[in-house]
Amino acid sequence: MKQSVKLVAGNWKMNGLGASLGEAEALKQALTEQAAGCRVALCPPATLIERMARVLAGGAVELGGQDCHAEASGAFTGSVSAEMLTDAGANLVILGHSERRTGFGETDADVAAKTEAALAAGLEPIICIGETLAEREAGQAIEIVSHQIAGSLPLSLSGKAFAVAYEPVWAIGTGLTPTLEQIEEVHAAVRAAMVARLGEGGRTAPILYGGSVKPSNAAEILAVAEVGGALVGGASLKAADFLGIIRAA
Ligand SMILES: O=C(COP(=O)(O)O)[C@@H](O)CO
Repeated sequence: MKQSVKLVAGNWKMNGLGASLGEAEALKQALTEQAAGCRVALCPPATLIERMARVLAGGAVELGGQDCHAEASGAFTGSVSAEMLTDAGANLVILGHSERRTGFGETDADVAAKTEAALAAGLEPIICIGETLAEREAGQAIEIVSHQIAGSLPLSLSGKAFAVAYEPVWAIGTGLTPTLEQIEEVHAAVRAAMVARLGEGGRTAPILYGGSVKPSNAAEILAVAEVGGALVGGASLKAADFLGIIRAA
């Protein structure tokens, strides 16, 4: 199966004040001295995107948002539109992260609508899916992620640049990871669901793995069939740790 170049994206979540720009600068410098061999992106809080774009200008590190509103503008206090992310300097956006699905009640339909908005603004969406521990223990992991793919991926994604991130909710920030066999099984099912949903358009977009990825486990995870990159949380906050994962890719 044709695979696109791997994408390693760091999700800073609600971490990283201005002082963290130094980490972005260190990452840019390291990837200037030695090319990554994969795509590398940082997704800081929205308030940092514009400043980080200045720091990263001319380098290989791409920039993403962590969410966007489905509407282009309007009375949506506290929200940021996809076009605002583009305007600030982002070319990617994470959508449907489990912390937004559980913490903000986002549904698959919401994620699909946000994806449409992201595409309209010229952003490359990274659409997150993943089962809870209870769902895995009930033997429902494949069913859950397949259902999330069917509901969260609008048909307009076909032919567009995008990625899916499989992030088991129970592996996020816990230090726990699925076995390599479990990752392979779910990624194969996610690919099948993407093709069922988008036809040929679902065949080549990378499927990232996310959840407790660190330098010590990145190489084996990234070598699993159909793992097209990684979405990294805690280990992306320090350039040295993130570089360890990038080198594994
Ligand atoms: O949530 C994620 C994983 O976080 P970790 O701290 O790497 O477990 C993923 O979205 C990257 O933020």
